[in-house]
Amino acid sequence: MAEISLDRHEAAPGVGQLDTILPRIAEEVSGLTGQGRVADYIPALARVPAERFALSVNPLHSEPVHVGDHDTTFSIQSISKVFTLTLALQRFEGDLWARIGREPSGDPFNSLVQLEHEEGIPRNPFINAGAIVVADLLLTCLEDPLHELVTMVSKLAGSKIVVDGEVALSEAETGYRNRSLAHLMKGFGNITHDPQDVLDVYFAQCSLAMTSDQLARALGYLANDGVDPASGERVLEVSQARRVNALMLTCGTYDAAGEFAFRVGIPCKSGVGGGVVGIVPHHLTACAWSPGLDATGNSVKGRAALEHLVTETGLSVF
Ligand SMILES: NC(=O)CC[C@H](N)C(=O)O
Repeated sequence: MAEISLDRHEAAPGVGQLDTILPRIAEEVSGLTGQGRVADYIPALARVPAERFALSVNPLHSEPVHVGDHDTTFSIQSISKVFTLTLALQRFEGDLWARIGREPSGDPFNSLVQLEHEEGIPRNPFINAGAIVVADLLLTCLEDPLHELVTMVSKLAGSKIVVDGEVALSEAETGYRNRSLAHLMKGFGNITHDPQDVLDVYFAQCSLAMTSDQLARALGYLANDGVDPASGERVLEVSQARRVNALMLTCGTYDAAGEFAFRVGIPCKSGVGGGVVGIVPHHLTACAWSPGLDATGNSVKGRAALEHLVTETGLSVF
């Protein structure tokens, strides 16, 4: 295994107590059952029991720790936007940032309003419009983006990851707003392929099924200056990893990004399947999952769990 650049930071004191901290967090968030609403725009998401909860933590200096339903797969949904952005940063040779902004939107993840005023340039890669442009870029630089994505994510997760076919079909059947976004951007010239081909990639990426353990492990490179801690292989350049983290902090949880930064204070990315990943650079990655969502589409228990985690371990980027 290649050397990992950890020498700048010692393990934080709280990390040694994760075995006792995680069950305590599970107990604390259990009081929030019933507060969120499970996404119901497709049947496969609607039928997931609201009380499910998992928290997986992958410290860079010690063994992974988890609590709850850590080996249950769930739909990663918008968390996939981190992986497709990573793939585009690796493989797209043009100027990605000429086509996608880097500012928080302050609007819901599937909003169309800013696009009309801003000439089809999405605010950032973590709202739907931005991820749809990323999918378009991937079609430009890769023969089979979905295959490359699944291969990359499986390697990072350390096990075979698959697209949930039922979810992908339902995403396509119900994705009217996403189709509107793609066609509006096509009208502005910011989608270069057939919108249907672009949406096929987008709907499939949203439908990847993963466990919290797999997600926490797969995102280790973002805590480790771009190097996958498990394989020692470089996934992103140091500066690219830093930028993905910056975008997660400012844009990863849509119009709740300010509230997340205020309460949790680490780069996070959420999805409407109820997953939330968090990165503490040079220390750990975490993935919380619980399907009950707040009005902004973020997991209620997921946010609370990450808030407890940073409070109890004393880890933060601030
Ligand atoms: N926030 C999300 O997870 C959004 C993903 C969802 N499939 C959509 O496109 O609307």
